[in-house]
Amino acid sequence: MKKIEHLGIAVRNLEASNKVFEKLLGVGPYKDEEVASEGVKTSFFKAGPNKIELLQAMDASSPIAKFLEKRGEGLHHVAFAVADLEAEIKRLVKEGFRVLNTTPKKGADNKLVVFLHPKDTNGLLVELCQEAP
Ligand SMILES: CC[C@H](C(=O)O)C(=O)SCCNC(=O)CCNC(=O)[C@H](O)C(C)(C)COP(=O)(O)OP(=O)(O)OC[C@H]1O[C@@H](n2cnc3c(N)ncnc32)[C@H](O)[C@@H]1OP(=O)(O)O
Ligand SMILES: [Co+2]
Repeated sequence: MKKIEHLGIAVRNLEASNKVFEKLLGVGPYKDEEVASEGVKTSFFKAGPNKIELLQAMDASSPIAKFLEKRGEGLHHVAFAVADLEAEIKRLVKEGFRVLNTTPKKGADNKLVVFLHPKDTNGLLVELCQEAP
């Protein structure tokens, strides 16, 4: 793992939360992006060298919708940057982690991503990201 790539926060209303985080961080989002395959609308903020990703559900089938229904707004996942996603998948499967999608999928902010089951990481949903070619 190279570093924490971003913190993902589930929000009900992206527009309203963009305003909250702009006030908090003193800077607006550098990117707004829909990832239809994940059923999410996202916005990204820079906080120094770190990133915050706000996520709103696009529809009721979105994982964010299910999360909000069950847990309300809040920290949804922590994403780590990796140099070689395929190698990390192999390594983590060997270590006994459930990789939810063993084929990397398109993420936001020009990344390929996989997720681990939160039950294998003490209740934290972990996302692994590699810069997309
Ligand atoms: C890709 C675009 C963007 C990016 O950065 O590039 C994103 O980050 S997209 C983020 C949205 N996409 C995902 O989250 C994909 C991975 N998530 C999943 O596959 C599911 O959400 C999963 C498997 C984590 C949970 O789905 P499930 O249908 O099993 O929902 P349940 O409510 O039944 O959950 C089962 C169990 O897990 C607990 N849970 C669910 N979500 C989380 C979470 N975010 N953090 C921690 N724990 C979570 C849930 O509470 C259930 O546990 P229980 O003890 O039974 O309550
Ligand atoms: Co993310």
